[in-house]
Amino acid sequence: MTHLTQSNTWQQLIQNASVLPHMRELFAQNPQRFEQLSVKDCGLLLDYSKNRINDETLSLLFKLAKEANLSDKIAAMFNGDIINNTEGRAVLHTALRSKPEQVIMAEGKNIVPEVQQTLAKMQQFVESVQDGHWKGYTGKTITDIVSIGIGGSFLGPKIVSQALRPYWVKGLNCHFVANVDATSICEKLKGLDAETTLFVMSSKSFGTQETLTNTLSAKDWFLANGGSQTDVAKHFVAVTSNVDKATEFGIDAENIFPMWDWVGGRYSLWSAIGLPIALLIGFDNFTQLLDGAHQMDTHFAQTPLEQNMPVIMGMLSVLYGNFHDAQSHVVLTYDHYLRGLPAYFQQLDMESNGKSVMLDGTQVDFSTGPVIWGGEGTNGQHAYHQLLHQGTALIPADFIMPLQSHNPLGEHHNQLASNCFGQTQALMQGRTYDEAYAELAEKDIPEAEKSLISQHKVMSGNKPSNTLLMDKLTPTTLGALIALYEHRTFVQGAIWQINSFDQWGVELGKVLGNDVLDRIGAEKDASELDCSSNALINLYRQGQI
Ligand SMILES: O=P(O)(O)OC[C@H]1O[C@](O)(CO)[C@@H](O)[C@@H]1O
Repeated sequence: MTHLTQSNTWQQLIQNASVLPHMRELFAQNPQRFEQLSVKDCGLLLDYSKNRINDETLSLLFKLAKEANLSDKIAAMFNGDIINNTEGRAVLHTALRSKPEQVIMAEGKNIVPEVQQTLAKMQQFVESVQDGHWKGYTGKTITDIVSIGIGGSFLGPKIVSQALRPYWVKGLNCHFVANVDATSICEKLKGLDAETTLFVMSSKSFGTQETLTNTLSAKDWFLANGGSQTDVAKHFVAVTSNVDKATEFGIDAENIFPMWDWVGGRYSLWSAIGLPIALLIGFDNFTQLLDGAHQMDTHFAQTPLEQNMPVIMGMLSVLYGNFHDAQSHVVLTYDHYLRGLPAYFQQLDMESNGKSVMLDGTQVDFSTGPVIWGGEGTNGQHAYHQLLHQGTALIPADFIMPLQSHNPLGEHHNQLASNCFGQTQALMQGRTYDEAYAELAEKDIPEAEKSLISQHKVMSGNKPSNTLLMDKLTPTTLGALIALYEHRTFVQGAIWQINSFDQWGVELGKVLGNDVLDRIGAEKDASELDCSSNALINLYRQGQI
């Protein structure tokens, strides 16, 4: 057993989970539960009262956090300590949203000036594209951005741009290409005009197969549609920490926006990787996004653990994963603009905490990162919510909703909000057999049928959820919301003593994928592989089953 699962606190949490009353009862006992179990800061309100917790659970969870030295670990991240131990790197995405007067040291130097210089370069570029000073090769202004990247160099810019649609400047559109499937880029390029299209190639390493292949195809398309080699500089910019490789590839040195090793891919939307966002919403709004995240950083760094939103959410996730056997966590956004957020949080959390070895190399003997999934309300209510309510798996849920809509129209928002709150209520309270039976009491159906249907209508309830509210979806509240989930992810990793900032698990697939590519090209024989892989490669070569 690891020292974590052996600890008294861990054992007491197991005990507490087994004797805790149903949430219905906890609410009945304490009408102050909402006041006591909700917290408001950074433009967000977190209601965590609908969780399987009492005073004892909370004090044990915070004790566990203290025993894991959580506060010191938070400080170490903000200080630029090398907390990504397997790659020997600091983890300083928080520096990207710091204030110019701050001093943040990484690798022996203050990194804030280079962050500010890059922001200034972004601002100048964004404004020149938006005001029409930056022109395509025939003198026309840019109307379309094609952003090429994958993983962290794709999903953040895409989801944030989608979320901030009401803030888009007029006259610019953006298209995101990630998948190496040619269909993606071919479909996106259909209808675009090479004279007015700008490609933003985003790759921290400048070595990712999908992104390099898509960029080469984009360049071919540009050259085949009227552009010349010398015109490339007006239509291709890159964001990378590997400036040499980008220059070698043919990107004009002036058109390269730097990033750094101390920014993890899935934490990088705040860097120049966010360039497509800034182009779409304008630089001032991009600054507001950074500011919202900075507010959450300050909250995370300075608020006592007991009132600290990311700590509370992170510890609740630990509670369900380790003491209630929950294997997944659902994120439900009651806002159409936020429909992509579950996928973003999925990447953030699953690439960060999908680990089974502790920092010191010990194999874990407890569950780590859950499967994160979700979608937009109310759509999910007509699909997978059935399983949330009556399935056998316990799936804690986060409900996220702005109180004011960007599109106030008739009764829409009242209905949306009612559904959101109604779902959290139903999950919590459930429906007893007697309640179900009472609903059928007046019906003219045989007694046996009443009894059978009542059994099917029983909902155990006691299903946990958090509700996160904001006044309105703005760049600032979105920045705070995303930073909240980043830090929530950190908290879980800190308790489990895993490295949330490497991703060795994705490497082997890349290596073997390249090996298969050689074999498909027949440079290498495939017969020495396992019989399944060999057969699949041969079928692919034949082009028919
Ligand atoms: O920005 P890059 O270097 O192209 O990497 C893209 C993505 O690939 C990964 O390394 C995983 O394959 C992610 O962590 C990263 O965001």
